Amino acid sequence: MSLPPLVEPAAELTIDEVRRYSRHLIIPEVGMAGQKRLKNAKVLVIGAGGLGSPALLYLAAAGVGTLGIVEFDTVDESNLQRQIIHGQSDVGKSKAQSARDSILETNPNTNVVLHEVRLDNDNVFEIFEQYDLIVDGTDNFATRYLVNDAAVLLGKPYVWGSIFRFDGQVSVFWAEHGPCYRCLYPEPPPPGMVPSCAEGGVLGVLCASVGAAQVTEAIKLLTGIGDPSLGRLNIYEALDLNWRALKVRKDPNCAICGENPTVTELIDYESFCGAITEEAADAAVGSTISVKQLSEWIKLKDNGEKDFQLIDVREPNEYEINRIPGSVLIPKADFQTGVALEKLPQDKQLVFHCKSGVRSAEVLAIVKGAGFSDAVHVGGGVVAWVDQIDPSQPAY
Ligand SMILES: Nc1ncnc2c1ncn2[C@@H]1O[C@H](COP(=O)(O)OP(=O)(O)OP(=O)(O)O)[C@@H](O)[C@H]1O
Repeated sequence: MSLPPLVEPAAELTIDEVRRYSRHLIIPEVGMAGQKRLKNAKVLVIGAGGLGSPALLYLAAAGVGTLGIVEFDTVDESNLQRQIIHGQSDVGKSKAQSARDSILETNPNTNVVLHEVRLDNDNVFEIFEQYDLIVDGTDNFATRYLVNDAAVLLGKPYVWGSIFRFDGQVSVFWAEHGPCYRCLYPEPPPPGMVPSCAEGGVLGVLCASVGAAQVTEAIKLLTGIGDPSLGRLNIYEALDLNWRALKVRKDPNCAICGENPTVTELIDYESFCGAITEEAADAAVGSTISVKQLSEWIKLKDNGEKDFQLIDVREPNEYEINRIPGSVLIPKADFQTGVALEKLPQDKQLVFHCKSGVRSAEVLAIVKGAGFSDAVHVGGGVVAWVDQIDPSQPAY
């Protein structure tokens, strides 16, 4: 379904702009009118990370007049493998500011507006209202549902994208004309079921494919060219170099855009998406030690004054990157299938850890249920260990 352009054309292009955008201007479907619409457009990109990097650069290069960036984080060395808007000298700096510098280098005509905050219930409406279109480049379910609900409640369209390892997804959600994110995914996956890119990894270049597809959808919506991916979930598989599209229907029972909505205002997205399962949270109460305590325990063990078995429940490829001395690797899945339970020593206290403490809390719930009542897990996991105890090891 084609839709009218989202924005009216700007009054004129300068001579410099005509030169700069000449390869757009000679495409009949874009022409002067399309380029002037891009100049008049106000687009908000949420997150200057993997997807936000190519999205912001291409939106700026395409001549989108006003680009907003919502981002609260700073550039980490591990971002540089895919977040091409930032460079080595930006490590430690504000991602929003670093992104602005690259955008202005790409296209100094861009009016860049920084929102150096975490997008949340208190600021989302005020920020969204300033823009014609939103591009979601975030990496967590709580923000995705927040973006969707705020967009539905304000009647705004947005372009959504997601990436994991070798696969990506892109769609356009606009409840007035098609389904919303909740029609496709009514509920977030159970906590711990879908690993984040930080846990599962992502092929850096995948961000370019998916981020560029998001920009393509944005340009189509802004200028009215082509059919935007409303009601279409585009799935990209990098290993087959293949895009395929699935139809997404508007759900009449959708909680927010259905016939009888039950969600009529913003909700608590963190608890809706539950960072940790209830059982895991319960298991961790009174059974969590800090990395400092673990470090003391390891010294006592070395002196023969304490005995315990440290078990790393991450994946083998994570164990190759860094590890806590004395740990043995038994991935979480082996506890879920039950095969790990037979391997556990019965005569020692068990101490579990993972990357940040979520998976180990889930394992704790399983082993406590199996009778290992004095088992504990390490809060903050190997991330906290590298940060506080052994900075010589690489973080990831
Ligand atoms: N609610 C939010 N408000 C503003 N920015 C957000 C919000 N949620 C996520 N982001 C930003 O979106 C970006 C997502 O990028 P990406 O998926 O590459 O993850 P990352 O956090 O940079 O990397 P990693 O999780 O692998 O360490 C991040 O820069 C993150 O700070």
